[in-house]
Amino acid sequence: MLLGDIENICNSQVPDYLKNKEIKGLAYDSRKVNEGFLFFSIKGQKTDGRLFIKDAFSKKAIAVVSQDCSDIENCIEVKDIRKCMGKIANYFYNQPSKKLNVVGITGTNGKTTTTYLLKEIFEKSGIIGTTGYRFNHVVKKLENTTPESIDLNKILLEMMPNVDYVFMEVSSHAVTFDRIEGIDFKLKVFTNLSQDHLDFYQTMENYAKAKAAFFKENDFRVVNIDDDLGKTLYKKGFTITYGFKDSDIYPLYYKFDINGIYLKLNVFGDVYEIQSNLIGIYNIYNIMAAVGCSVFFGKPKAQVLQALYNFKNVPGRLEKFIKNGKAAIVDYAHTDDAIKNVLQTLKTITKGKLIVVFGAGGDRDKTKRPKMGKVASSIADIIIITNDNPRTENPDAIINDILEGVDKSKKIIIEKDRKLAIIKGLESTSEGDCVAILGKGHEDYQIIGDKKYHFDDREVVRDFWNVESK
Ligand SMILES: CC(=O)N[C@H]1[C@@H](OP(=O)(O)OP(=O)(O)OC[C@H]2O[C@@H](n3ccc(=O)[nH]c3=O)[C@H](O)[C@@H]2O)O[C@H](CO)[C@@H](O)[C@@H]1O[C@H](C)C(=O)N[C@@H](C)C(=O)N[C@H](CCC(=O)O)C(=O)O
Ligand SMILES: Nc1ncnc2c1ncn2[C@@H]1O[C@H](COP(=O)(O)OP(=O)(O)OP(=O)(O)O)[C@@H](O)[C@H]1O
Ligand SMILES: N[C@H](CCC[C@H](N)C(=O)O)C(=O)O
Ligand SMILES: [Mg+2]
Repeated sequence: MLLGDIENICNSQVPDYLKNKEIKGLAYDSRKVNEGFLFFSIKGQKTDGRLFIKDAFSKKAIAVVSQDCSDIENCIEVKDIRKCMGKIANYFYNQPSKKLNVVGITGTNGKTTTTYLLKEIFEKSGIIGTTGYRFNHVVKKLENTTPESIDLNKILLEMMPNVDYVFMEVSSHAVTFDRIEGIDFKLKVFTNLSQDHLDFYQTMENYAKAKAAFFKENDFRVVNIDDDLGKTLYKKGFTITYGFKDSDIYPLYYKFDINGIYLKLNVFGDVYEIQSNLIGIYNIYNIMAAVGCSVFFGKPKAQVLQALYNFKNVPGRLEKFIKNGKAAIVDYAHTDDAIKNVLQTLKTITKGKLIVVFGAGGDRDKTKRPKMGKVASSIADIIIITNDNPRTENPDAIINDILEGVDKSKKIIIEKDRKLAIIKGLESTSEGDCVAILGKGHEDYQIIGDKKYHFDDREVVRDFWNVESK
């Protein structure tokens, strides 16, 4: 690809002396620049890419793309750098998304779970999301749920020879920051909307707008029609709907215990009898989303049922440990809606006490904290509040925010050391009790200040009880 190609792609002017130079690679981070690379200088939330242009040129970048080229040599000025970067990445990597069936899944909760279900149903498929990207035997971690456009195209290209389908999580940040610009989605999925990320979006209206902006006029979509935002995403002729009523896919019957669910689904008039390890009403929604995608691509019913039966679990979502009739469950619930869903589910299958251990992430939505405290204490019998990833915030302040919503008539324990908090939870169990350890799920780290330390909720349970998860 030549620098001159950018004129058409980004509708901008490229100085004549640059036009015939060949681009060897793309980078939005100066630390990843190599000789001949095109560097995108982006003004971010923390710092400004402008400060690193010198660094990029010292590593022999061929040119820089910026929204402001004043006083910069070898610079191509564009109106919207993030959109332009997505379009260039798509062109440079030869449009990998066009050659694949890429399915984008958005919504506050359920994205990761739905991608994992789909990976089981579709052979020759890969997933991209919160737990990294996976295809064949490749498992690689990612910094964000949805990677930056350059990384995303690179990943799709890497997957291309091995997969036909890619199921990817599309976070609201990815939509807002154009990380998915230029990606050709064959199908889009909407799971649900509830509170999260208001540190960034300020209001639920803004957050909802970001999610809705993912859906364009003629996009085919699978939509949870029980959700208020979902209802607005319905478009005749382009939508498969799921929900508990008035939808193309809906449950006729279900029952579950700690071992799994038996579910009868009506799927466009056909009956799917499903046996799955997943539990909880919210997972019925995730199963329906996955079935909707399967129907869209014409997957045979028998194959879908078999895959749902074979499916084990999503790492860090309802991961179960059982010891002498006591249960510990590690789950990624980090919003009040998710906490409500997982605790209500566990309450229905727990004979004894329900104990919850959780905290809230620092430098993230503060207003969800009292709501998390309120809902957790309205369902659980013992509430143990601890650190999640405090990041640069004072852990005491985060705990105080949670406490504001907590029902003080309940037994409350505050233990900032997460390992000790989990152990206190495990120690307070008798036969028939259940400890729900929430918020960090698959995470194998804890971020305190600017440092990342190794930490894994599952390891703590495994070591203390000397049992493996089921
Ligand atoms: C608010 C946000 O989304 N920030 C993301 C964003 O950073 P940014 O654009 O603000 O970048 P910045 O740090 O200000 O730096 C500006 C520019 O200078 C560049 N730079 C910086 C240093 C240097 O030495 N050289 C250099 O060139 C940076 O690469 C960047 O291009 O772009 C970075 C690169 O892709 C992301 O890693 C970073 O995610 C941070 C870590 C983050 O916490 N993001 C969260 C809020 C997020 O995106 N979450 C969503 C949803 C999660 C979910 O609910 O599942 C997600 O998709 O992960
Ligand atoms: N469909 C759903 N509706 C509501 N809550 C859900 C749903 N599915 C899962 N949850 C809850 O939300 C948590 C996160 O689920 P999952 O990882 O699938 O969601 P996600 O959308 O990928 O989240 P993130 O935005 O953090 O990537 C689960 O651990 C569970 O507690
Ligand atoms: N990926 C999401 C979930 C984080 C989960 C929780 N452990 C936290 O650190 O807040 C986010 O960035 O908001
Ligand atoms: Mg996720």
